[in-house]
Amino acid sequence: MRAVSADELAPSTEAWPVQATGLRVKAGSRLAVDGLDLTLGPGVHGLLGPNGAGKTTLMRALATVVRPEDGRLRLLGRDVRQRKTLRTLRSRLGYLPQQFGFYPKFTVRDYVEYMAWLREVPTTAVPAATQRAIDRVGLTGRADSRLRSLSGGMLRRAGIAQAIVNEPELLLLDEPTVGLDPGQRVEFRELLRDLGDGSCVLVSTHLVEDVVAACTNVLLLDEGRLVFRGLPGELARLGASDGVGDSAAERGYSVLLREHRSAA
Ligand SMILES: Nc1ncnc2c1ncn2[C@@H]1O[C@H](COP(=O)(O)OP(=O)(O)OP(=O)(O)O)[C@@H](O)[C@H]1O
Repeated sequence: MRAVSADELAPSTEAWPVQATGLRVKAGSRLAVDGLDLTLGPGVHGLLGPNGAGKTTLMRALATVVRPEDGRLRLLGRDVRQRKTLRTLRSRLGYLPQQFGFYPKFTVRDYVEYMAWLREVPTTAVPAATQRAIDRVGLTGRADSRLRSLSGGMLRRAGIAQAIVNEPELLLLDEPTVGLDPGQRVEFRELLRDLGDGSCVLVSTHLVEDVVAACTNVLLLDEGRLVFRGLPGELARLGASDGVGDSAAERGYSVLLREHRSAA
């Protein structure tokens, strides 16, 4: 029996959460995303790629933080170039940047509430939404601690909480597992699976095991281009007897990169 990916199961009558055609995005003066065609439906999509592949730049474009240089980008059915609908669109997105700024004197609760307010969560719903997001990332006991007093992993969990506080339809997480301890990483994978049930989640990571454990799809980016998309199990199959790495999936990742680079 053939495994069916989340994309194939997506409803065909509704707008895709992400639809990019010939997308080009600059990082500084460099064209870091270079002609990307990508359609994403509901599910958890793992974004892999070596350093400098363009993952963060792609995430920033999908979060509407940078405007594309060229090509077409529709998010949740809206063209990102339409300024009039950008504000509504942003209220339906969640974004954890790779490096995120915060006021160190804010408590976790202040921070998550503030982000809920920025994303236009109705005022009366903010306290409950904030508490739920904090609980979901396992920071209940630290909700009233100041951000400056948290460890790196806890801070990242606070970052994840702000990203999910508005229950976004499109959630973008740039390296969310950096700094998480092994126990937290396992819990986070569970949260990811839960979040991907109904919404579209794009997670960039260098940890191939995270993708295998928690993602419905794998995307591999290299030099600003999509060089592979498939099911996580395909990575392990490709790496069964070839490639470099400690696990079959890691070896599969190295095989894909090698093949792409030797064909270029
Ligand atoms: N502000 C900038 N000015 C110039 N070039 C930049 C800038 N930011 C990123 N780049 C370049 O754009 C390319 C893509 O960078 P990006 O950060 O998107 O990659 P990445 O896949 O997220 O990398 P990593 O895995 O290291 O986080 C790289 O070649 C990088 O050097």
